[in-house]
Amino acid sequence: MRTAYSPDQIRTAESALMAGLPAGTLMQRAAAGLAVVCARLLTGAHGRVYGSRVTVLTGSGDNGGDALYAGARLARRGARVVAVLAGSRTHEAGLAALRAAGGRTVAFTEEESLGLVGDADLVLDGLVGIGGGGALREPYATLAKATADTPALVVAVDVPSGVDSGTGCVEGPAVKAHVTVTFGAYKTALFVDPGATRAGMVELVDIGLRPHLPEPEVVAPADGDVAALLPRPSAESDKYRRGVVGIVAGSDTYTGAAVLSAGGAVRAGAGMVRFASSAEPVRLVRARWPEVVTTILDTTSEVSLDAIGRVQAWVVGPGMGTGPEAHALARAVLAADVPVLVDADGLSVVAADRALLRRKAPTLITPHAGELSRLLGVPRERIEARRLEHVRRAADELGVTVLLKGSTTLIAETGRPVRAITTGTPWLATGGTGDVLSGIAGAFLAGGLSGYDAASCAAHVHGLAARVAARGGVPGSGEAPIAALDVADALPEALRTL
Ligand SMILES: NC(=O)C1=CN([C@@H]2O[C@H](COP(=O)(O)OP(=O)(O)OC[C@H]3O[C@@H](n4cnc5c(N)ncnc54)[C@H](OP(=O)(O)O)[C@@H]3O)[C@@H](O)[C@H]2O)[C@@H](O)CC1
Ligand SMILES: Nc1ncnc2c1ncn2[C@@H]1O[C@H](COP(=O)(O)OP(=O)(O)O)[C@@H](O)[C@H]1O
Ligand SMILES: [K+]
Repeated sequence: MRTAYSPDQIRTAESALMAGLPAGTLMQRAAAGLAVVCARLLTGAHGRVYGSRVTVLTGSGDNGGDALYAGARLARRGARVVAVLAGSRTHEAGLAALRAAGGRTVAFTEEESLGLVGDADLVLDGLVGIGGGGALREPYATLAKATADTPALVVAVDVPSGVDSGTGCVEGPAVKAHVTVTFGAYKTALFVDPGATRAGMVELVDIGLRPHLPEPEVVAPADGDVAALLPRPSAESDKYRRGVVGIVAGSDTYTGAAVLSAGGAVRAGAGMVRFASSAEPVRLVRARWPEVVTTILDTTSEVSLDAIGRVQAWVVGPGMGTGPEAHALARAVLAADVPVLVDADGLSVVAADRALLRRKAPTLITPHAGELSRLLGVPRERIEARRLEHVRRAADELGVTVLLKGSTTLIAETGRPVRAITTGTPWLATGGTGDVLSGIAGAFLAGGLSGYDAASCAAHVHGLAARVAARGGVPGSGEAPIAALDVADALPEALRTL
């Protein structure tokens, strides 16, 4: 598991570590690691460090100090380094080191500074790190904006400036980095959007902080962590022991969601999938997934799930509509004493009647920001801007496990670190992929995983499958548009890689 920490946690760990070390040791470790990454990037892009043009954006704090020391190391290898001094003051020892190594410094003026950003081979963003707060002030904001337009490689020092390191929030202009070199431990923002997207690839430089770190705020499972959790069949398995998932989805208006959710469950390895809905979705599910056992529900009379047969977990919601019939169905499913996943229209139903979520067995909800907005009564834009805060709040307030979909997916459960899943691809942003996810997570719930683990594993393999599908199954190839059903069909290939 990669683990991430708040600025306060990092500072406490840093103090404990520094107590036993000569002053300046940590900054030297950080700068050395940063310079190694920059040298590697320059060599990769231009064949050498010597003669390359490096612009160091320097703020007033230690983040600027790291950048200046790294600039000095690159200057000693022959790079032409210019530091733009943007702060009210500058890290003095770092400045002296850069000058002694032959680097140049200029005070910020808009024309010259933007020219230096535009003409560089590599821009080093040392404006603010974990000491930053709120929207960037000028002239930092102007410099941060310029990083979006330069052809140079942009390397952020510790965190991209303009991104709140503790939350991932971005309140104004922020640096858009290709690579972020972070020190000692990952910062929360590096796993949580919109900040995570600003960071690009993240490289961690070990400065010895690990023994002093507390419980993390956010964790990002790696392939191995997910592989260790996934339910796998053994010689003793039969279809019932592997877990039967029941899906209540689709309606005569929305049939596709049913096929997609059932497909996610089938391909993710449910022992058996039972599906119940009105006649048309049942017909289509049977046509696409003949292995699914189906029941046509008569919603004109009292809803009973008894006819469907026993299941170890339910999925309810995709495409089911939001009228009185959907409400009755959701009520019946949520009355069951097995884990239930609520998605899509099911979330609209429970948003109108949150008491439905008060139950003994585990509940997992899988909203996107719009659906969570309805559940919490908070505007969608606010949820998108403050994803970590709201996924936690939803878990606490609703007493359920929450999977918040988006470019990075967050999973929250009260008392546990938030899990961040970053395996996806922007090609996943297409209609119906969320329905596939509900089926995958339902299969894992039925396979015996907790809501927290089922959600994490499902989002992780969903992202991997999307990548497999986008590459047409050819490792290393470029990515192309995908349809939701492609994601379901790519699940076995994705699972084979774990
Ligand atoms: N912890 C560790 O283990 C290690 C930490 N290390 C490094 O130290 C970094 C933290 O350094 P730090 O504490 O000096 O703060 P930092 O991020 O440079 O920024 C502070 C200054 O920024 C400014 N500022 C703030 N907000 C602003 C805004 N919105 N808009 C504009 N300006 C704003 C504000 O300046 P002022 O307003 O005072 O002019 C403030 O003084 C850390 O990220 C890492 O790189 C490594 O060397 C090794 C080990
Ligand atoms: N930009 C993105 N990058 C990666 N994954 C994304 C992005 N946008 C959306 N996704 C993922 O795509 C899926 C979309 O789900 P959802 O919004 O429920 O769609 P639908 O309701 O059409 O099925 C989610 O798993 C979400 O995390
Ligand atoms: K920075």
